Amino acid sequence: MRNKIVAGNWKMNKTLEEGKILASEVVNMAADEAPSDVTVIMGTPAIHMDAVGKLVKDAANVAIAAQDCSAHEAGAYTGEISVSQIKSVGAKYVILGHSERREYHNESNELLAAKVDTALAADLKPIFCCGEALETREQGDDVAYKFVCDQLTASLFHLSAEVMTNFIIAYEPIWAIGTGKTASAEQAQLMHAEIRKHIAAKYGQEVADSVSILYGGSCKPSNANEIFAGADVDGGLIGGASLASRDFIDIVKSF
Ligand SMILES: O=C[C@H](O)COP(=O)(O)O
Repeated sequence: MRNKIVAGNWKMNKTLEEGKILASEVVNMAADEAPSDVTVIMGTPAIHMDAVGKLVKDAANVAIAAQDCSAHEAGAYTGEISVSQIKSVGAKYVILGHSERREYHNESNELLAAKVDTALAADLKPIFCCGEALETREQGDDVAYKFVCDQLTASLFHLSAEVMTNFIIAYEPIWAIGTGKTASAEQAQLMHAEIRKHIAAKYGQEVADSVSILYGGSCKPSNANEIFAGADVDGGLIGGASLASRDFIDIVKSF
């Protein structure tokens, strides 16, 4: 059975003090309210990770993620953060390939393949994002499916079946991120099913069935339940609604 995951992506929000308050609230609420089979992850800004890492250290069901990592292991890369630095503050996950990194930092499928390899070599689990822009979706559903599957082929399909087992993918239609416009539950499920079919064609059904596919894009307490009901939807990658502990935990409870 694959893992259910709700991961918050705080993006570039919250001061350190605000972040510590939010993280404490999430840890406490998750202990009391989160279903035991759901992994809760907070993707914090890099400067929060040490403090938040300490707050989640003893939490059974909460972990932290970095929002990016360098493809290099160490060295003269000003402003970058390495996988060993991320590991050293207790993070287990790293979000890679977010559309904002692809768009504003020109991250290509090839660079992302290198980042995936660097993360995996350090035993850091990628949450690998994919998703199409509005103009792609408007060319038709099949065009969108192919675009997303091509992203996965280019950045992930060099991996072994063993590594792909239990992998985490986040489908985030760019047109639904921070816009208030959510993909319908049906649109999300159809894309997730295409992604799983694509993985099965390369790695076999057993591996495909082990991959957790999260939905991201204006997911909130009012729509999470319907979206998570999709047979191939295994949770969410949550932006705006992860900045309020009550909303975030209500999403965690939406399976
Ligand atoms: O990483 C999270 C996604 O970009 C979704 O963001 P959003 O929930 O604010 O639309």
